[in-house]
Amino acid sequence: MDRLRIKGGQQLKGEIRISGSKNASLPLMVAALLTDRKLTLHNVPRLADITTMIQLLKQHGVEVSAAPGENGHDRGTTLTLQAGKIASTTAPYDIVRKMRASVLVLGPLLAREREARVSLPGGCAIGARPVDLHIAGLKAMGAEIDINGGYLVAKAPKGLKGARFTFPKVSVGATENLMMAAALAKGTTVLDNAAREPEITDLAECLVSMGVAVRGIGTETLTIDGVTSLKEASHRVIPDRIETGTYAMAVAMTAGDVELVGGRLDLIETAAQVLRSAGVTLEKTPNGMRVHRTNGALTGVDVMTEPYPGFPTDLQAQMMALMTRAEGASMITETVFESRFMHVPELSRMGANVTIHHESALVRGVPKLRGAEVMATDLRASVSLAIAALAADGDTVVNRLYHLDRGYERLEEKLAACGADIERLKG
Ligand SMILES: CC(=O)N[C@H]1[C@@H](OP(=O)(O)OP(=O)(O)OC[C@H]2O[C@@H](n3ccc(=O)[nH]c3=O)[C@H](O)[C@@H]2O)O[C@H](CO)[C@@H](O)[C@@H]1O
Ligand SMILES: C=C(OP(=O)(O)O)C(=O)O
Repeated sequence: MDRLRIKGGQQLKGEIRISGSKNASLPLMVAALLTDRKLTLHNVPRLADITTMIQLLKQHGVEVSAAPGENGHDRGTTLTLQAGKIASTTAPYDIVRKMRASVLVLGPLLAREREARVSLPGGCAIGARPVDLHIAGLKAMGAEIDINGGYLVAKAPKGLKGARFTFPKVSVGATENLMMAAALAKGTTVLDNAAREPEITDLAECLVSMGVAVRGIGTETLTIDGVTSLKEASHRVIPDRIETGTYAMAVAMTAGDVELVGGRLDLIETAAQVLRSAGVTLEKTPNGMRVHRTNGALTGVDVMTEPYPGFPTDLQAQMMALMTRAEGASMITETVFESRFMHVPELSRMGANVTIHHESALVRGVPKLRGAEVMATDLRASVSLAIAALAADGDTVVNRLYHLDRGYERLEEKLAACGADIERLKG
């Protein structure tokens, strides 16, 4: 199993190109199941999760071809997906267990084929992560769903019907699943208290290009008029806002100065405000954004994760790593997932001073972190350890790198190009 070795103490300087968004690409790829026409996606990142999604879609009968993006290596992949015929309506355990987003095939398969069998999903171990909202929404559209042998077994013998559904809790995945199901349902679907994440907007815009009328894009009420067939479309994936925020925090940690090429400051506005309060400068540039912290210490700030436009839970671990070196204390409250503090014991091994009280973690800044052998427990936890390592004395080795490879494209290359002393240890 690959590991990452990082020797702390180097300031990050230069530029980092931001990849296409993982969490936007995955539902966009699934949208190909809605039609027998081609869907072309540009700027797809090269990540383990994308490979897993290709594997899943192929076994459903989707033909997938990948070509290098406009500028080869640096501009992601262009994926062409075509689901001429659905070969199987079963999403098997062996693939689904690797990745939570696999459950997104449920709505589209059900809408197109009137049946689907989807293994209950896996994904990062950050909480219970039930799928009750996906189920309730599809049931409101006329589906019958049972759980049998670890599978969601869904049927809609007369097809799905448009419905009004109010999410009792904001869910990114359930909003995506229902939007895609609604695209092929009979009549109009209204989704209230829908998620407003930029990845939802990206999916909505792609559905519009595919011929579906979606109103209220970017708001908490989405109205979708179902169609009988969708058309060929081409769509460019938005830049990854979580990768952008992660590198902004890494740069801040090393008191560096880096341009995040292709990064969009408007997609991380809440996190940017928090970083500014902590003493970091972020500004828009013609090619993306610049992050620097060239004078002064970091100041402890309080952070609470919330659905978009709040502070993203997917940046919580990275923010905590940054706050371990701030002057003063920082209270970090996680409201989206119930057990997303798995990085705390590992950060503590590096000398961080963090105490957990229920859903909050009190981080008292320390003058020094020390390199250690640590274990990545989930995707964002992994990268938080890498951020801590960049400012630690001596060597850190991050084990179980497969978590990181799910969501960060060539992380070690991107950081090394800015001066980090980092290497991947194979095997
Ligand atoms: C592939 C992808 O895009 N993953 C993102 C997506 O995950 P995901 O779509 O799984 O996250 P959700 O927004 O659905 O989850 C938010 C909260 O709702 C709960 N919930 C969700 C569905 C449901 O049926 N019942 C229920 O109770 C979850 O347990 C969690 O507490 O959004 C999360 C929240 O921004 C991010 O951390 C993940 O990176
Ligand atoms: C939690 C994440 O991914 P997943 O939903 O696939 O577990 C993430 O991207 O941070």
